[in-house]
Amino acid sequence: MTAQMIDGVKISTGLLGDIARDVDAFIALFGRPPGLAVVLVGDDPASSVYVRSKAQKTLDVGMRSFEHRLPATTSESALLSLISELNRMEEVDGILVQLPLPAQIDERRVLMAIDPEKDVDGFHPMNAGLLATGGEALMPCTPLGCMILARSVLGDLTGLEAVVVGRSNIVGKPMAQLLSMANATVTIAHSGTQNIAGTCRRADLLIVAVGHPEMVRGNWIKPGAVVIDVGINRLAAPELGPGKTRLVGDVTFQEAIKVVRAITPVPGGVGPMTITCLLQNTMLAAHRRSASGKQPEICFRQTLSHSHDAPFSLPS
Ligand SMILES: Nc1nc(=O)c2c([nH]1)NC[C@@H]1CN(c3ccc(C(=O)N[C@@H](CCC(=O)O)C(=O)O)cc3)C=[N+]21
Repeated sequence: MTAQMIDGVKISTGLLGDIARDVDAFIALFGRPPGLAVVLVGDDPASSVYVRSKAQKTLDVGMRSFEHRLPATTSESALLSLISELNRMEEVDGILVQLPLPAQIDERRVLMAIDPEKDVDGFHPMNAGLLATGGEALMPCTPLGCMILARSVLGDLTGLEAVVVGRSNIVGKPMAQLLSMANATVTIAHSGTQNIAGTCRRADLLIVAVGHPEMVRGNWIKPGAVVIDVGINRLAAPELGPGKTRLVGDVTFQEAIKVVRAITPVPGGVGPMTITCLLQNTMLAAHRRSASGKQPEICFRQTLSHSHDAPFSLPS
């Protein structure tokens, strides 16, 4: 069997085109573009790359980008002041505070300070609670992106055995919630799981978000399964030259590719979809804040829709 690569760059490019059209319509209606503020504390080079890439795509779809880079020594109260200023700004629809934050800053307190209506990461406990109880939440971007990728291959997920490896607040936990809303049968595996290989092998849909390079081996995967690899791990790659690095996922790709029906590559899988869903969330937040009533034809309905809804279709 030839395995299919799930092309996150291609799928997100299609969605970005849809978002750009929604942005034009929003500007025509409200006379201003949607705005996304990104706050980066400290100068971790990897974080800096993501922030730049987010800002570029924000501008590409025609939104306004507000970028705040603060020194690693920034106090919690200074960050909280910036957040309340962004909360008050009419032209800011979405606020993302890049995680992790330096040790002197209480992450939970910062996330709670973001206006839930502008919480485009979906990390505020209000949005987490709305998601858990079936309300109109802003939903975390990475799990949303994974849903779109999984459905691009599988369509309706009803009745499938889905295994999520990892139980973080930002990926594993909301991922399991989205999958169960889509009628999959969901297992969450984690560091306390007794037989993790055997648990993974039950999965028709395996989603791995643990942050351990190449942890999931080929023989952990049921033949014909669909695998979504959320991990982005940078490893030293002396074979490529001195000081060189390469990105690997949480799945041993070369082994998995021989077993799976389809798999996301790293890079070029989940990462680009995360940024696309962030912009989609910003679009959604902008419409809600403008109380336009008319929300854009959003991918989330396709992402979450149950079996009785229209089948999922991909952007061309
Ligand atoms: N509040 C918050 N929200 C986040 O969404 C958030 C965060 N903090 N902190 C850091 C992580 C990381 N993250 C990535 C998003 C896209 C790629 C991405 O597009 N990666 C490319 C490769 C990039 C490369 O080559 O290094 C890819 O996978 O193809 C990577 C990482 C969002 N994060």
